[in-house]
Amino acid sequence: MKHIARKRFGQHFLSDAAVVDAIVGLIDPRPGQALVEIGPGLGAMTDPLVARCEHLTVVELDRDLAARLRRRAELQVIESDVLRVDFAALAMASAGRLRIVGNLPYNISTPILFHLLPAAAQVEDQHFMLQKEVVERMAAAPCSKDYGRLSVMLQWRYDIESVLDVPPEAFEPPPRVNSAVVRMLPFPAPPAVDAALLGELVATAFSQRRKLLRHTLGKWLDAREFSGTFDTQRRAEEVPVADYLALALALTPGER
Ligand SMILES: C[S@@+](CC[C@H](N)C(=O)[O-])C[C@H]1O[C@@H](n2cnc3c(N)ncnc32)[C@H](O)[C@@H]1O
Repeated sequence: MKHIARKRFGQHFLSDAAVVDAIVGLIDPRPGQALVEIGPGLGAMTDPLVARCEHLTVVELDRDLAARLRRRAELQVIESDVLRVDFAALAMASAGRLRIVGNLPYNISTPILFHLLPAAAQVEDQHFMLQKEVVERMAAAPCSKDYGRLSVMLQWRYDIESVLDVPPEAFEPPPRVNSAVVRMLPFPAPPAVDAALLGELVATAFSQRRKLLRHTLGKWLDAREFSGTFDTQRRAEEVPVADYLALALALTPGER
């Protein structure tokens, strides 16, 4: 039966075989690897992935699509909202670190990226199709207009690279935006920063990105009498990721 794309689930199905081939080539799945696909949909990527890696776990929220996928023995289907899936537990149950892939629903792509953050140590790599503008923000360097909270929080844990641009015509129905595939490689030993503290610091700093940090971050800097090497005469967008991490570490009890 023909499936009508559901807007509320961000359904844009890949319909360009050359793009699918290119993405699967970039992922380069191998037999025995613990591969997880988020949002397999009608299986555009699922089929070539499973042909190469023999077994695949898929996470799909749409009940009808999940039912179709369950007919296939090589797939372990988790019918769920991906934001409720415990990826650390999934990794524990798998042979090795997870390789996570997906043409993500764009309406919840940032929540998905943040949901995966705590499991980064159990992940080998992530390849996601996202709105191109989101990929640009993820990979942005300081002093650029795209540099912000998303850049800092993700560049803390991952090496991030945009690996393929994809036009709207590659999907059915076509999205209104350009897309890109991003590769995310978790760092083996990122600084052991308190994620909640870093998140709060960075969100506060960027809430008024043109203001000097001595104004926006005053609450922390005064309260902890912070007198380290952190230059507060800068704006949020001028501060490299490493400096935010050093500040968060300095403000973590027991780390000073
Ligand atoms: C952009 S489509 C991609 C479909 C397919 N992978 C493709 O490339 O043709 C996004 C997929 O994610 C599924 N999805 C949407 N929200 C989800 C959620 N919260 N958890 C899991 N899957 C979700 C949709 O039903 C859809 O199958």
